[in-house]
Amino acid sequence: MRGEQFELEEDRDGPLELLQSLRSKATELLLREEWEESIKVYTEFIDLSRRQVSSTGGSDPDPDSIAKLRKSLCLALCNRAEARARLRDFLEAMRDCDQALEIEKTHFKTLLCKGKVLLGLSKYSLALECFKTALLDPQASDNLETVTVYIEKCKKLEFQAKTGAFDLSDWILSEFRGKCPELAEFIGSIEIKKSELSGRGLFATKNIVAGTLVLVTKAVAIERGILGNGECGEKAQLIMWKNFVEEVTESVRKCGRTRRVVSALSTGQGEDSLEIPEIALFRPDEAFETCGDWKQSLDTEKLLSILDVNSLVEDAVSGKVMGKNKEYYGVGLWTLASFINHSCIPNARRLHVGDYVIVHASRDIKTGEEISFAYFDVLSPLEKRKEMAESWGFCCGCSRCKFESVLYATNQEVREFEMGLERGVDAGNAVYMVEEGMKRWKVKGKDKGLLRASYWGVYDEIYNSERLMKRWGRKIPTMEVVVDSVSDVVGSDERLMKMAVEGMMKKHGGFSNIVEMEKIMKLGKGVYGKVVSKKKAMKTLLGIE
Ligand SMILES: C[S@@+](CC[C@H](N)C(=O)[O-])C[C@H]1O[C@@H](n2cnc3c(N)ncnc32)[C@H](O)[C@@H]1O
Repeated sequence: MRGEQFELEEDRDGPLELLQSLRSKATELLLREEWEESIKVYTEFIDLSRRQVSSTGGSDPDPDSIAKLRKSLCLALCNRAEARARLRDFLEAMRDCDQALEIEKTHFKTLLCKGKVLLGLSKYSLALECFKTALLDPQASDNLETVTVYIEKCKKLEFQAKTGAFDLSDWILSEFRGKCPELAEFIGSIEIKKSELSGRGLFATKNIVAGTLVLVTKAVAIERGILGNGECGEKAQLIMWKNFVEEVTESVRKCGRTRRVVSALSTGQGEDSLEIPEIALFRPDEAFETCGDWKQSLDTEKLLSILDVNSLVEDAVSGKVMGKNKEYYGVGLWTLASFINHSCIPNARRLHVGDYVIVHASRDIKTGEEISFAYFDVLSPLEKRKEMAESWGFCCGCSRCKFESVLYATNQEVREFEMGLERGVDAGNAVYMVEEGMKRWKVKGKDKGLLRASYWGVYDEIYNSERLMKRWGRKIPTMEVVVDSVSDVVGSDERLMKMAVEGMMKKHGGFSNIVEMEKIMKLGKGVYGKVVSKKKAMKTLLGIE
């Protein structure tokens, strides 16, 4: 940086001295990483330089001093871009880079900065072009390694964004050591449409096999911290929420595209009359140009309602956090994932990796089917689920809730059975009663899985107790039958997977039974998705290696 300093020492008139001092001050602030302050001083420098260029160019054009002024203007714009990029003000950073490149088409430092900004905006192909152009500059020879690393990174992310082929196996096998892998944003075979559940939802435009990625999105903002217990924990949570709101507010203020996509989210009111945005709005490559300058503001009250309805907690029942200290609590906003409705028969799950959320199919999904994940624990009885949905501010309209509501309303025996459960009936007896009851209540086929999921607690207890199994084992279906039927309706779930693993261990004393092993791997794929392509990595996650 020092080597590139302003070289107008011979000219001793006022503005040039001022320029010199502003530039030194701005450089110092930049080196001290005081981004906001350095932006302010660079702005003064840039404004004064421009005035100086036009006045010098007017009366007494001295090509040499104009060239020097333009050169330092280009560098100042580039440095301001760098500071703005550090503050994630990518839009303004891009403007600075473009203006600097108007002065010097192949300015190496600016091309490097612009490439990084484009990467920050998830525009991988454009970033790649930028780094390739930077290679043509003579300065590239001194920085060949840096540029090459960026080029490789762009190629990898561009490929991921196009194909959805992500692989976290090596990171898992290294026990999540080092920085978490850089991921590209990806949108699979999905569209946003009107949902029968409420408002808009995400829908499959093709058949999606269990484990396949549906989307990968970077958080608009995310806040993490260790909560602690009791009052202290509550206080910490409030502070985190305040910080999170501030972060989202900043992102929304700085970027028109973010403002546009966040504004499209539900406030929880009048969902059925909300616009149905094109999926293209969420593709970084397409959306930036059309709404980068979106001027419409987003008032605080609306933003708070949006955050209330759409923020996700990392450690949720249908989510899994990878490579992060388990003590950490994290809350974030991922815009496209916010269009996913809840269902008590969900077909998707999410995985949190760094600031990204990866949503994948937890069972096979058919073309046209709505993609849903569980906002709360769906391995619970209807009444409990109703309470949880209520605390989320809605009444669940999924087909399982409808089916169970009718059964509950029309069947005295079911109500009595639930009362028995509340009084703490023996788990073996309870499972036997449900299984026998289903014959009388004419609950058949897939619907059996729904009730088994509702009363999962007692099934879990019996299959985990040798004493209960000795007494009831022959009168009830095998654990494998129950796991199959439950995962068939609610998709893969960690508890189902764990039960299958333990069951196999007990039955065979190991994991050598190929058919059962295949089933377990399939459940694993539903829980973790296809991002774990190496068998060894999947086995590590399943705890069988
Ligand atoms: C994160 S948003 C989901 C997308 C939303 N439907 C939209 O149009 O933007 C969450 C809101 O969707 C609605 N919702 C989600 N799942 C639902 C369900 N199973 N039944 C009824 N409403 C649901 C609720 O109003 C909830 O507050």
